[in-house]
Amino acid sequence: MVEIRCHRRDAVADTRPKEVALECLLAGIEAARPEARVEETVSLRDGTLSIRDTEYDLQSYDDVVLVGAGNAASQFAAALEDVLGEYLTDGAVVTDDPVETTVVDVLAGDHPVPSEEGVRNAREVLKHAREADEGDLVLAALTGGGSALLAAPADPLTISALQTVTEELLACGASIDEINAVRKHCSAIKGGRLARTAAPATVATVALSDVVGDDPSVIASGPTVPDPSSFADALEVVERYDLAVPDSVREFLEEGVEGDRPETPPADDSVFADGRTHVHVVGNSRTALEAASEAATERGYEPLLLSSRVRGESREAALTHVAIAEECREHGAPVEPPAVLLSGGETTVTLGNQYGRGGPNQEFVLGGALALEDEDIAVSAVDTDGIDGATDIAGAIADATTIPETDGRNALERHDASSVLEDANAVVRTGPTGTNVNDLRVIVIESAD
Ligand SMILES: O=C(O)[C@H](O)CO
Repeated sequence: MVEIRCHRRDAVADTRPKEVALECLLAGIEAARPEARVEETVSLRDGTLSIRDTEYDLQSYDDVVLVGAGNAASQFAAALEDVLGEYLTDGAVVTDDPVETTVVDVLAGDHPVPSEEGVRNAREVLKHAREADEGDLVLAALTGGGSALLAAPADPLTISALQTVTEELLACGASIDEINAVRKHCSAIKGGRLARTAAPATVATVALSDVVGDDPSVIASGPTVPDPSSFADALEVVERYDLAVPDSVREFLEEGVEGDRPETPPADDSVFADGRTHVHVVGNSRTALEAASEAATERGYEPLLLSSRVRGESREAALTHVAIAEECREHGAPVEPPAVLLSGGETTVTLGNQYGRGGPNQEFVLGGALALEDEDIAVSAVDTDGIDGATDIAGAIADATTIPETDGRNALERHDASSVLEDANAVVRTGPTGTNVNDLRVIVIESAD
């Protein structure tokens, strides 16, 4: 069993609250790894594959093919291979964190901005889907990051147009639902189109959710599930955030709104209407939160799981978390210290024209630490995939004394959290973790005595 480790752990966790925060973060990440989730939710007995409560008689299929994409897709594929054994015929997954597999091809791609390589990889995945026929079972292993990794621009869009759109979308502060409405409508594989390509094969999606609310049509832009969004929704996002997208993209979306481009398949499309597609979300934010809660309890802290759905601007979410922690210290409510507040979800950072190095979790910790006055509270947050924003940093842990006030305020202003956190030995570096269930925040509150 792999254990997630933090680089320079002793420097990062140099006080008891910071150490407890780190233990909770690592326990949360570990529990959300595909190996752990597959072990808990997928089994094979006498040729019958069970995914949660749904059974697939593998002896009744001609071929069993595994496709997929996402930051954790190869770990997912390796874990599923172990269960499926000789029943698995073939497959290909795209990821930016490759591990060894035996049957499934692991294709290395790029994230968060799609690349030429991603286009070749997406073609390979589409080829497997196209070759599947009525007697086959296609398993689709999807995790966060799948949208960027599965880069198949809809004809006649180019990869360079997709790259510009992605950069614009990631910097504008739009929610992941909004971002993916655009991505799905510029794609030949997302928004149910992979399932359409695989029809009439049976398609079973096994997903790890990194989106608030676990909507499968948003996870990795839902390549195998119905799409409730439309060209009109996608164009509305482009207009609302005033995105500088290439003319080709704007025209393409406008043509879609006019009905001149094929819409993504909705729930009543024949691909989904005949019961041949199933979705199983086998891990999500709560998986990590529950494991982190247990880690807190084991260390003598009372856990309070605030929400798995926190969203909004990172620095503002940080102020709310700090306010609740102060209430606990001052009045013993909503939970009596020693206590740990936990939350998941996905906060965002709205960038101006100029910005430095950082990410939503680093900005959360920086904003939170600067707001803290009480030295017995530690704030921490990580992106569970180990990559916060476009950095090689998972997140950070800090208390009221960690960050020099003036440098910290300047860094916050410039959206440049990484350097100031690095200088203060506050960054959590895990490397890619092999999972992705979005953000995990842990606030540790010591008791007054
Ligand atoms: O890839 C994506 O679209 C995001 O990570 C959400 O799943």
